[in-house]
Amino acid sequence: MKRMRNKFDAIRNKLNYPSDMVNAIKNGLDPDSTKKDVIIIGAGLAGLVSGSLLKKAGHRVTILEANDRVGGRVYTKREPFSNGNYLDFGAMRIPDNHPLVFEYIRQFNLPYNRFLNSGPNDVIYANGVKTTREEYNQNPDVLNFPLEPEEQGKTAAELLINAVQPFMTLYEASNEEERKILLEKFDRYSIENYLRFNPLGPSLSPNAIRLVKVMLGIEGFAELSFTNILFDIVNTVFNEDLEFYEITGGNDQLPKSFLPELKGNIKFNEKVIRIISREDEVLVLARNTKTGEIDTYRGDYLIITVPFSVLQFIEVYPYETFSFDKWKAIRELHYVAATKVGIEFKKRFWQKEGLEGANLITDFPNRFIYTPSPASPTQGPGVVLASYSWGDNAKLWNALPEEERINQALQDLAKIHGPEVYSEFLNGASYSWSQDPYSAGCFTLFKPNQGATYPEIIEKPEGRIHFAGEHSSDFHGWMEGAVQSGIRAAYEVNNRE
Ligand SMILES: Cc1cc2nc3c(=O)[nH]c(=O)nc-3n(C[C@H](O)[C@H](O)[C@H](O)COP(=O)(O)OP(=O)(O)OC[C@H]3O[C@@H](n4cnc5c(N)ncnc54)[C@H](O)[C@@H]3O)c2cc1C
Ligand SMILES: O=C(O)C(=O)Cc1ccccc1
Repeated sequence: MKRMRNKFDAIRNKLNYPSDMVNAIKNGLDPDSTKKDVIIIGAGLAGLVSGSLLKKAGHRVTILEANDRVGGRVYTKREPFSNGNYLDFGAMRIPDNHPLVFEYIRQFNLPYNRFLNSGPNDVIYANGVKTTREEYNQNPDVLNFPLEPEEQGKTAAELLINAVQPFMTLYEASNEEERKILLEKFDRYSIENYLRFNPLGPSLSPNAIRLVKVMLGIEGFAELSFTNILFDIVNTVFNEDLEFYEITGGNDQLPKSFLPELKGNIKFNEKVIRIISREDEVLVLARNTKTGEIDTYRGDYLIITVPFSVLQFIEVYPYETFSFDKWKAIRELHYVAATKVGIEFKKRFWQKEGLEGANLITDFPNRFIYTPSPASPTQGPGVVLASYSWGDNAKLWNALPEEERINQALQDLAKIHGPEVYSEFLNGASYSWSQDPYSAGCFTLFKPNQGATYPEIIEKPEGRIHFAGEHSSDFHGWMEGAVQSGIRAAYEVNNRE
């Protein structure tokens, strides 16, 4: 949920988004504060950003990372692909309304190109019907969903916008206080229930809701928060007014760009297993995943950036270090599953179908398919995101071993492109984020009745311990959220006496 920060935040000892935070990236934090020993758990974007800002401000920073790489859920795989090909199995697109990520891209002088989210030739294959986005937009009934008369002739986007527009009109006309009340009032709704029993306007029939779920990919988590999904997916991923980009050569260049500054501060393969909070210090114990040895680190302050899902594996002494509400949030925060299957083909056969930079939508296990959006016209082998699924749709793939996942994804691609996918097949790889030991999921989305209270609870420091990570931000599931939270946590620690 986008918790609106008001203009007095900067006075109330917080940085407002985005201007103060872009300024912090450009000019750093106030270097005059007392120098502190700061431990940061996690070398994902949140940990790297907070570590970089605190080191620049003169603090002594130690970043403990369980994995052997930086980036966390920014994960570009180059193996087993050929010819310098790769696939972003984590973060893949950056909307042009995410100024913090772009400020770092500019600071590190990283190349970037358009990420084409959709095109007129996109194939839609749902309810046994194969059509194109252009044809579907002209005649939505082509998919044969059994809709009510008043719903016929409308696309999923039109049905959804009609249903959420009364809420958005109210929200946009409200001031800060009114928005808070509105978000509290609608916090009880899942997106499924809002659309089914819409208190503000036209409810949708169950079959129209199915159409919306299939076309927006939310079939796998429609039981989650209406407002969180509205702001984090509907108004972003499916916002046709936005343009999306990707870092040319792989998004992992963003976290890797912090290495020259921080490589001496990062301890890799150090999986934190225990936190001991004391009156004047914090002790952090980590098991080295290579040697099995337990290493102990001491700090004045600690920033935890790991997802609350896997934070449950870390012991905290004493238990009372965290408030009741913090423990409740750690235990109850939901992490959406996501699975990606990437397949490399000898030739870019999709080009002759006019499907370069295309998003294909299906209701079979592949769900969403994306062909590459190359920075420049490219021939030769290419990697297709053959399957990208969320929630229950993603967990389905956990039932298959790697080779069967690739075969299943290829079989579904053949339904669209024909049997040449088999002769053009070169190799493939998959990644299930719900099976990742260091995230146990893809990103946070609130359940109903969490959005109004959890943001403050998740973000709130506990004694000497601060919290960052996309789950503690206004942008769940986005790199922007990780960066925003990393800046906030660094600012909090820098300002402590
Ligand atoms: C499939 C997928 C698609 C996505 N698509 C997009 C997108 O298109 N655009 C976008 O902007 N964002 C996208 N995101 C979200 C984005 O990747 C995340 O919001 C962001 O990377 C989170 O950064 P973080 O620092 O909060 O957490 P993480 O990146 O998870 O970093 C946490 C770090 O902590 C480490 N860790 C965990 N447990 C321990 C432990 N016990 N001890 C030590 N270290 C530990 C982990 O290894 C990890 O490095 C996507 C994410 C996924 C998974
Ligand atoms: O763009 C994507 O693929 C993401 O994962 C971003 C996102 C964030 C929150 C909900 C769904 C998707």
